[in-house]
Amino acid sequence: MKVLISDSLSEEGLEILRQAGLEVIYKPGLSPEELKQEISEVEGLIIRSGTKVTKEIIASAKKLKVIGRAGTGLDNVDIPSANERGIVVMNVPGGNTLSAAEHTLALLFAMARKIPQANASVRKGLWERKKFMGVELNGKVLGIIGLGRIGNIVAERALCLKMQVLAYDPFVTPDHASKKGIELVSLDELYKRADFITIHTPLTKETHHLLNKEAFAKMKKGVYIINCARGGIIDEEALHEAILLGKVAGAALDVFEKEPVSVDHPLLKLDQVIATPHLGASTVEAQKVVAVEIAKQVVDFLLSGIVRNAVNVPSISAEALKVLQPVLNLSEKIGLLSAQIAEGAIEEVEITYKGELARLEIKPVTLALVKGLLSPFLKEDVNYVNALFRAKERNIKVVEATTEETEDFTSLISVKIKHTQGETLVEGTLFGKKEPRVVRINGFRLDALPEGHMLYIFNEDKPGVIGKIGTILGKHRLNISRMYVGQDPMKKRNVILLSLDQSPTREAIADLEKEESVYLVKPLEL
Ligand SMILES: NC(=O)C1=CN([C@@H]2O[C@H](COP(=O)(O)OP(=O)(O)OC[C@H]3O[C@@H](n4cnc5c(N)ncnc54)[C@H](O)[C@@H]3O)[C@@H](O)[C@H]2O)C=CC1
Ligand SMILES: O=C(O)C(=O)COP(=O)(O)O
Repeated sequence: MKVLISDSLSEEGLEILRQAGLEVIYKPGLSPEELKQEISEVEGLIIRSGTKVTKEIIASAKKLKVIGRAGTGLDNVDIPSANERGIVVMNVPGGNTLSAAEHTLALLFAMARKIPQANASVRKGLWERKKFMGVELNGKVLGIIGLGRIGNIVAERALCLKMQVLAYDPFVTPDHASKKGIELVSLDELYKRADFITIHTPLTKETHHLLNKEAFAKMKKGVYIINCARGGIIDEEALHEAILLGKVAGAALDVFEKEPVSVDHPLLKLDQVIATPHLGASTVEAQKVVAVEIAKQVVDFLLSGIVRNAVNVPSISAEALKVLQPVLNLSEKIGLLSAQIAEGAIEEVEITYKGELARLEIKPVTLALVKGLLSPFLKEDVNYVNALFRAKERNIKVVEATTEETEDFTSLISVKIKHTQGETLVEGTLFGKKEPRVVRINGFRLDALPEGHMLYIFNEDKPGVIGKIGTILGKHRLNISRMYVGQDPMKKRNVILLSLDQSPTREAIADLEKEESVYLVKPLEL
C-alpha cells in the first residue's frame, strides 16, 4: 500500500511508515493539480496545514482509505466529502498543544515589548529607545476565547505571569474554569474587560469572522490581539480598520485567512502588527510527536483496521477491538442476512442491544450492522465511515435501543427491518463470546453459523420436504455442509438455513422453487 505525504513531516514518522512495509511517496509542496495526480493511486494521505484537501482532490482519490493530519486543525479537509467516500480522517490532538501555547506566549511578550520592531530598527543601525516603549503583562487582563487544550495551557502560564485570566467558551463549565483560577465570562464581558485577547478555537462556521467590526467596537481602547489559532476567525479588514482607528493597539498573527500571506497584505503594512508564518506547531519536539503519532495511526489503520483519533468514525483501540471484533462481526452478518431475506425496499432498521451488549460502546456495532445491511446493494461503496450517510441517502431510518434484560441469552442483537412488504426480524448472539450465531429469524428458533454461501428456505413442515430439498441440491452437485432447521410452534412451517460449499446456481434455485411445499428460496452470501 502507498502513502502520500504532501507536507513536510519529520523523518521519524517517515521511517515508521517504511518499517511497516508501506511505500512512502514524500512530496511536500505539491500544487493542487499535482496533488490530484499523485493522490489517485494511494491508500493513505498525510498532511499538515499546507495541503487543502478539497472535494475535487477527494474525487481524484480512487483508493484512498485514510487522511492523517500531523497536527490538530482539520479545517483544510473537506470532511463531508471524505464521509461520503468512506475515507477515515484522523489527527493528533494534543501533539502540538504545548508548542502552540508557547508560541502564543512568545507573541504576547514580543508584542507587548515590540521586540520584532526593535530588532529590525537596531539592525538598521538605529537606537530608538523611546519609540519602543512597551507595556507590562503583570496585572493585565488576558481574555482567552476557546478554553480547550491550548487555551488552558496559555491560561496556566499567564496566571504565573500574574495576569488576570478571563475566558469565553460555551462548552466549558464555570466550575471547571474557576478551579484553575480562570473566570468564565460572556463574550461581551471578555471584550469589555480584556487588555489582551487571544483566540484558541477551531475555525468553524460559528467562529468564522467571530472577531468582526461589531466585536472590535465592544473592546477596550488599546486592546492587543493575538491569533495563533486560524486565519478566518478574525475579519482581517475589520482588524485593519480597528488598528487605524486606534481601538486596537497591536496585533500578533501566526495565521492568516489566506496562507502564505501576500507581502502586499494591508495588515503587514502596519507597524502595530507582528507576524509569523504559521509557526505555532513548528518545534522539533512537536513535529517529532505529531509525525510519529500520525504514522503509527495510519499504519495501524491500513494494516490492522485499528482506528485512533478519527473525527468521522468512532475510535477503537487495539484492546477494545479485541473485545469488540466478534460483536462487530456478528452485527455485520446480521445486517447482511437481514438485507438478503427482507422483501422490498428497506425503510427502517430498529436495532436493540440486549443483555451484556447493552453495556458496550454500541456506535461502532451499529455502523457494522448498517454496513452489512447495505453491502448487498452497494458493495464496496459502503464502509464504517459512510454507512450512516449512505443509509440516510436511501431514506433508511436507523433506530438504536439498549436493554439489559434478555429472555434466553446473555447477549443478543435483535434487528427489525421495516420494508415495503412488511417486517423481518433477525436475532443473533455470540457462542462462547466469539462465534456468531443466528438464533431467530421471524420467530423461528435456530442455531446457525452465518458464514459463506448459504440458502434460506421457507417451507411447509411435512415429511419428505427436507429430503426433496437435499435431492434437488444433489442433482445440481451442491454439497450441503451444514443444515439448520427452525420450526414454528404450530409445527406447520420451517425456516431452513443451509451452508453450501459454493454459491447455488440459478437453475438449482428454480428447481427448488418448483417444489410446492417450498414457499420461498433465497441465496445468501455472508
Ligand atoms: N498556529 C498553529 O500552528 C496551531 C494552531 N492550532 C489551532 O488551535 C485550535 C485549538 O486547538 P486545541 O486547543 O488543541 O483545540 P481544543 O479542541 O482542545 O479546544 C478548542 C476549544 O474551543 C472551544 N470552542 C469551540 N467553538 C467555540 C466558540 N464558538 N466560541 C468559543 N469557544 C469555542 C471548544 O469548546 C474547545 O474548548 C485548533 O483547532 C487549530 O486550529 C492548533 C495547533 C497549532
Ligand atoms: O495543528 C494545527 O492545527 C496547526 O495549525 C499546525 O499546523 P502545521 O502542522 O504546522 O502546518
